[in-house]
Amino acid sequence: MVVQVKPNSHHCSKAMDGSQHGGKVEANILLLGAENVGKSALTVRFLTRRFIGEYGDIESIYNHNDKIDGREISLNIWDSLYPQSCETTESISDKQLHWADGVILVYSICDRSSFDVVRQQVQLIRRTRKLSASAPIIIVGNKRDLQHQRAVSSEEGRLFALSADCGFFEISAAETYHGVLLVFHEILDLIKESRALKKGVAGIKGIVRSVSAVFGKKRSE
Ligand SMILES: Nc1nc2c(ncn2[C@@H]2O[C@H](COP(=O)(O)OP(=O)(O)OP(=O)(O)O)[C@@H](O)[C@H]2O)c(=O)[nH]1
Repeated sequence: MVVQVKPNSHHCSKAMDGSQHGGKVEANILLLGAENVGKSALTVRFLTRRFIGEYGDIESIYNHNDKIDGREISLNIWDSLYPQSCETTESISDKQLHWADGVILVYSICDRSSFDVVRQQVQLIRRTRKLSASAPIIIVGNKRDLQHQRAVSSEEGRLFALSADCGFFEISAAETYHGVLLVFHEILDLIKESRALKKGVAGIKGIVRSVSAVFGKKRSE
């Protein structure tokens, strides 16, 4: 089931707190990138398996419920609009970054300036630290079907992603559903991993606290 919600509604807050309730995995995923790179195409492909060609300039948060590997998932996907009048340094709001459990940054392999936008957006995210440090970022080079117009090599995309500690995929939302599915499954897996890690760290911290409480007491007795 897919539900479309306007970004200003209550879904915009971290109502679902990105956690896991009764085995159900819930996560907020933010799609960023320059205009015309295929953010809506990726979102619609994932939600409906279809490529419809034209998407219009709509900014929306979609809620998608599904089952992956026998486990229920509930994803909120924020398909953002790149603000035309803004400087790139203001292209992501704090609200979006606080909301997100993971970010997918999209560029078009035929548009070098869209790759530059992704590079600037990664730097902005890292610098402002509004996104949780453990939240995964995946960089996606879209429009792989347009090889004859390629302006960014796969290697350049991959190397940048590696240097920025981000995941990387090259796909064609127009040609196949499979690549798009891989991107969303990967980000979900990374979100689950980072939560498990956080829980582990919290557990260890708890043990350290208990141990030091016991030894602290003994020392003062
Ligand atoms: N050839 C090709 N065209 C694509 C692909 N993905 C999207 N497009 C086309 O690129 C154009 C822009 O796609 P959108 O999904 O609207 O891009 P967007 O990033 O959401 O654009 P904004 O709404 O302006 O932010 C549309 O004409 C799509 O049909 C792709 O993989 N291959």
